[in-house]
Amino acid sequence: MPPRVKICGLKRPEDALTAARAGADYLGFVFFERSPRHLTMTDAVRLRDRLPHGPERVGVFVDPDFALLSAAVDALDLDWIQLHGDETPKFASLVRARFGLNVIKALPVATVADVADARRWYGHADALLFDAKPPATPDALPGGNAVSFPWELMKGQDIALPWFLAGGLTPDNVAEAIRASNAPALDISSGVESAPGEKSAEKIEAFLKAAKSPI
Ligand SMILES: O=C(O)c1ccccc1NCC(=O)[C@H](O)[C@H](O)COP(=O)(O)O
Repeated sequence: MPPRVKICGLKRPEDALTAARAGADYLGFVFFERSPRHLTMTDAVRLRDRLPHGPERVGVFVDPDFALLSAAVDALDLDWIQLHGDETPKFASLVRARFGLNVIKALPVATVADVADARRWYGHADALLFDAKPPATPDALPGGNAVSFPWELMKGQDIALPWFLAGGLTPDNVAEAIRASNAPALDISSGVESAPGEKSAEKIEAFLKAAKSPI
């Protein structure tokens, strides 16, 4: 079965449509002011009725409060909440209970010990997203940095939740990433952009083609 694919950091309806037509399973929307992919609530409300039906909608947040989550859930009719900060398992459980939505917890990975951290989230999250640790620079974002971790760290891991491989994926390296990691799902943002925050239709199509039919 081909991996499921999340195209993250969408801001324009035409990019969401391209992703859906090309076979994306999830569309990701970032609510983090410092990101070039940040969606204001006004833009989110405008986007809602212009989004394709089919792919599930994921809101991406960094240590959010419930007011932000509530506004974004309503604005985009979200299916999933992705927690991409320093949230605790208890907070993830509270989010699930409050909104009745699925939660993806992003985990920063550099070593195999970071992958083992997955266990802490069993019973609290519905899926995990293994992403590279952000670079140690003041302007680095918690995600969306176009940085990979060694994909082989995931091979043979017994992860008891659905999981995404993320970080530095591109149309050119995704076939190798799937081979090396056996990932059941993939997440990409920078690798389908022409500039930070600007999605490229050609790259979205190329990524989905390569991800859904690796050689
Ligand atoms: O993409 C962002 O700008 C972002 C900002 C703050 C927190 C999370 C963010 N992205 C989350 C994602 O799921 C990205 O798709 C993931 O980190 C992979 O990004 P990339 O390496 O650019 O493909």
